[in-house]
Amino acid sequence: MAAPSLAQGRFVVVGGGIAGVTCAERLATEFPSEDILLVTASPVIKAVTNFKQVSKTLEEFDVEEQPSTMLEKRYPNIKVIESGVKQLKSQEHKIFTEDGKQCIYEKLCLCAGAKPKLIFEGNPYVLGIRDTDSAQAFQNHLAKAKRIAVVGNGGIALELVYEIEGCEVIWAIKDKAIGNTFFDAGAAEFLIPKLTAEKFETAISCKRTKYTTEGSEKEEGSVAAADKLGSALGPDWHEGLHLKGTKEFCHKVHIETLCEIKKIYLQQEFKELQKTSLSFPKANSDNHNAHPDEELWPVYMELTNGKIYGCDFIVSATGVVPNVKPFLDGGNFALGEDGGLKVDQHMHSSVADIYAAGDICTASWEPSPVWQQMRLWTQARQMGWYAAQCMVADSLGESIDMDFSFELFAHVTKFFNYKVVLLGKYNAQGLDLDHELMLRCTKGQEYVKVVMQNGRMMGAVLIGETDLEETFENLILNRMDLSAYGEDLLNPNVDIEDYFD
Ligand SMILES: Cc1cc2nc3c(=O)[nH]c(=O)nc-3n(C[C@H](O)[C@H](O)[C@H](O)COP(=O)(O)OP(=O)(O)OC[C@H]3O[C@@H](n4cnc5c(N)ncnc54)[C@H](O)[C@@H]3O)c2cc1C
Ligand SMILES: NC(=O)C1=CN([C@@H]2O[C@H](COP(=O)(O)OP(=O)(O)OC[C@H]3O[C@@H](n4cnc5c(N)ncnc54)[C@H](O)[C@@H]3O)[C@@H](O)[C@H]2O)C=CC1
Repeated sequence: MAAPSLAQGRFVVVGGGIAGVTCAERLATEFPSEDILLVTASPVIKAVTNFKQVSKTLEEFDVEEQPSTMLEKRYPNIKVIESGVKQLKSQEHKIFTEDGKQCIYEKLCLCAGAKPKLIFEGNPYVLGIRDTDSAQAFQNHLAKAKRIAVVGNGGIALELVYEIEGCEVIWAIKDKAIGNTFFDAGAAEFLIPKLTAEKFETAISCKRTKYTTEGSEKEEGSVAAADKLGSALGPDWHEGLHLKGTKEFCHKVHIETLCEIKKIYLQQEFKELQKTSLSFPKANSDNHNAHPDEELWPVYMELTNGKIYGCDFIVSATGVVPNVKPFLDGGNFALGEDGGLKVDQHMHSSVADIYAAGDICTASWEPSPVWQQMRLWTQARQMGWYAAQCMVADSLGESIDMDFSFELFAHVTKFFNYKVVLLGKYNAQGLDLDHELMLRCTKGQEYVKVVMQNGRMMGAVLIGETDLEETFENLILNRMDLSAYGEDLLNPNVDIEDYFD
């Protein structure tokens, strides 16, 4: 048998997603005469392009999927090894890849991301969305579907229920209101009209989806995609997809609140058990008029509220679990409650010379009072960048301060076609009960909420074109006592920027 090939690098990075690529690029710039090894399981890498610092902490950028050769061309000292890591032996400072290679490192940064945390994992009718392949598989199955179920109440579920057309969607959420990872009930109330039947006619004219070439289907009958290790999708991932079912309507979403899936039945089992499922409830119905469903479906979900619905397949949009498995054996890592590799304020894990960044890690430093970790691409980029800076500083024996981006949580995104900006403790997460909320809302136009504590602004949710993000960012960062301004802070007739000039 041929001896496994051996590679060696002062710096080795694992993962070709935003965190890993940003980290490798930064290292390559800092040490132009060193070879930086990037080991990744996916054949393509994710590159950040058109980066724009919108304000002190808010940033916007595009994410491009590129062949790894493009990265090597841009940075001639980056060498990409295209293979998954299957084992780490930290004592020997070595990683082992699926295709039999070994890499020796001086300093290693693990950026292997996360994968969907699926409910009923292994059920062929339960599907997750993470990377290009799983999104393509979803599109293909949706094209043949009349009704699907979406479970979960975070980012993916919010985007899907708004984008899907021509298919009934039963949306099952554990909470009272939609979008609980991003909003409170007030904001949910503001957004809900976008999903109602009345929106139907106008919604058709503002379609945002584009057509892409069809991918090949891997399995007939069942829908679950293979357990691959691609990188997470980039901004506007759904715009390249054709998210349309078999019918000719726009939105048809029924929301079941305060429930989870108790059991899933395949068609045969459902028939044998002689269970009854419900038809799709009519818009604005109070659910009491839901009728038994005459139609046979490939799969049925029984909810904890006792209702059973049939559908073509179920999307589990129920969060992620960090991809730590291949690294644990020889690693002895301290793990966070969410299963990520714990990292300190220098992105260093609990194992010597190993750093971690992005979705794989759990931030375990004492955070600024207005920052929290969320598994987002902005944080993946910031962590990848800062981890590289820390690796450089450590190897030169220098000290380094925490990057400014961790001073304030700042996220800009789009839900239901509204611009959404989240700042600081936007949902009062972790704050004592002495906090107060101030609201301003114009139906269909904007929703502004600020979280105040002891006269200081701790967080904000800005939906719509409010133009308030920079001012509020400054107010939160300055920790200024704003008690004297009272409700003027949100008074649309007061130009609050002038106040603080
Ligand atoms: C559908 C969807 C929509 C999203 N929308 C948004 C959004 O609107 N805004 C936002 O901020 N965030 C969004 N996110 C989250 C964001 O995409 C992620 O937080 C971010 O991309 C994580 O980057 P990462 O580099 O840490 O991990 P990943 O992108 O998951 O990259 C991990 C890399 O590691 C590789 N890898 C995995 N295991 C191994 C191994 N054993 N050996 C070698 N390589 C390995 C993979 O191939 C991949 O290249 C979304 C995520 C999804 C799934
Ligand atoms: N625009 C944005 O910023 C977007 C961000 N993302 C990010 O991508 C990642 C993956 O997205 P999501 O899967 O939506 O994760 P998420 O973490 O945003 O939301 C997970 C949701 O699933 C629910 N849940 C968990 N277990 C459940 C169970 N057993 N039954 C029912 N519900 C359950 C949670 O209550 C939560 O509502 C996240 O890190 C998310 O932040 C995704 C899409 C858009």
